[in-house]
Amino acid sequence: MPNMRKTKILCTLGPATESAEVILNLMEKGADIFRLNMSHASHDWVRMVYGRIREAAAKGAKEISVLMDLTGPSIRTGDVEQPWQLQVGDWVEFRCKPDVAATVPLSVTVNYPELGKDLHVGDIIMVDGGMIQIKATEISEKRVIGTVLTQGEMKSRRHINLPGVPVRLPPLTQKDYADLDLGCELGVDYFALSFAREPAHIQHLQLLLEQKGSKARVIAKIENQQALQNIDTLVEASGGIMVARGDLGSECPIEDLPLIQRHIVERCSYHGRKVIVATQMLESMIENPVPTRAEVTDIFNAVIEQVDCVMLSGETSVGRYPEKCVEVLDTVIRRIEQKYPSGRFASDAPLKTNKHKTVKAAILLANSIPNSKLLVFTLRGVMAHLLAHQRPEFASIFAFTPNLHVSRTLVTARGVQPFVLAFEEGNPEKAIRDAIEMLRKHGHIKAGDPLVILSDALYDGINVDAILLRDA
Ligand SMILES: Nc1ncnc2c1ncn2[C@@H]1O[C@H](COP(=O)(O)OP(=O)(O)OP(=O)(O)O)[C@@H](O)[C@H]1O
Ligand SMILES: CC(=O)C(=O)O
Repeated sequence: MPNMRKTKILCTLGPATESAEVILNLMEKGADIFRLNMSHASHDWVRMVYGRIREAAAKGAKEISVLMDLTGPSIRTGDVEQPWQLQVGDWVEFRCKPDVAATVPLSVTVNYPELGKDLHVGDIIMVDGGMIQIKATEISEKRVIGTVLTQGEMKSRRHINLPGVPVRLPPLTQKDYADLDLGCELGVDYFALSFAREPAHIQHLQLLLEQKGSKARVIAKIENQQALQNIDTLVEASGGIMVARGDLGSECPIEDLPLIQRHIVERCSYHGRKVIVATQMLESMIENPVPTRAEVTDIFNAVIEQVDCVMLSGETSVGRYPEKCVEVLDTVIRRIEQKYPSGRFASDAPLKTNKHKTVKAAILLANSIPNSKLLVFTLRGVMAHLLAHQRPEFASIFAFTPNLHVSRTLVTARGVQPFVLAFEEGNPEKAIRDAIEMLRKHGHIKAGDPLVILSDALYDGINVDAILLRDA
């Protein structure tokens, strides 16, 4: 019987993994969700790769979810003619508008006109993920001049972080709106919003999606201190959270990063939202075929925290060993889950509604019956997501829905294996028999296995939440 992995694997696709063959291999080795990073992907590329993902999913008979990661309002430098070799003490000028004249030799534009208004003398400007640090020394509305604190090479269009500085950037840029239209047209399952800072940003995007007829949910990427200050409202407003450790590591003291990750995971557990841990999970494998000991231990930490998904970025988009990375993640996660199947992060979550309480009762039943499986019949996915959020101790969750989109969104939920199954309301016995048959066929259950069956969708005309206990 296949041993189900509960923690899902999210892979960023890129030049190293764009071929149909590699996409299929990644999927077969364990990728559950593919991420398309709009900071780098052209629309033609996205169309091509999206088609290949859906073909691979059909070929591999596996449900796959697709997440479009919107660039969001990041601050970047403009072009420099040649890369600068910055030395400690050098002066660098950032011009807030293209028509502002340069006043020092190392002068570059930025794409954020408000930079001079938001910064104060003494603030630190982090360039290129914090590789170069510059202290602001002279500020006007037109330009910011700073002194270099750490030497390094600065190329064109580098990313800028302003740790602890509240910025007045809009939630989405013109580019994001165009990317969003493409994602809606293709039918991606999730949109990730970079630099989400306020719940209103999420609500704005979710509303826009609804207006465009998309059912996709929004994942808020937590990347700076503003987002952390609003974490509870952001979690509540979104369909899930990504702990974007790349930018967070520049925007916050690095020693705080594990504490921030733990805090975000706990808030997601509390509010019953999905959580993805991203960035540098297997960074050394961009170049090497084996992970470092520290990377394996980082994966251990995320699995013990019972996150829904762990994410690979450069490891699979540009790395030399993308398939090996997925294999390593799959093996390490399975080993940890086998040894530590249960956790405690969801135990404090409030049971807000009767539905939450019914789900909890089903989980208590499953936890108390060795070798049991949880089956859920769900039209919109709500019951199945609630089951996943409450983190059953041992039982895998098999979710049955007639809706393909719902099935794809359930791929991201911890411990859930979704199936598309057309079931008639009002005929629960047939639906259950069909589901058991499907699970037998896939080798997930054998005759006599105890099944805890949960449903709010099977009883025609009457709104009943039901828990059934029976043997396969
Ligand atoms: N679709 C793509 N086409 C071309 N290059 C890509 C693509 N996706 C990623 N890359 C390359 O892979 C690198 C890693 O990108 P990835 O999305 O995996 O990580 P990231 O840390 O989220 O990226 P970034 O912070 O640069 O947005 C990028 O810097 C880019 O050079
Ligand atoms: C994933 C991402 O955007 C980050 O880690 O910053």
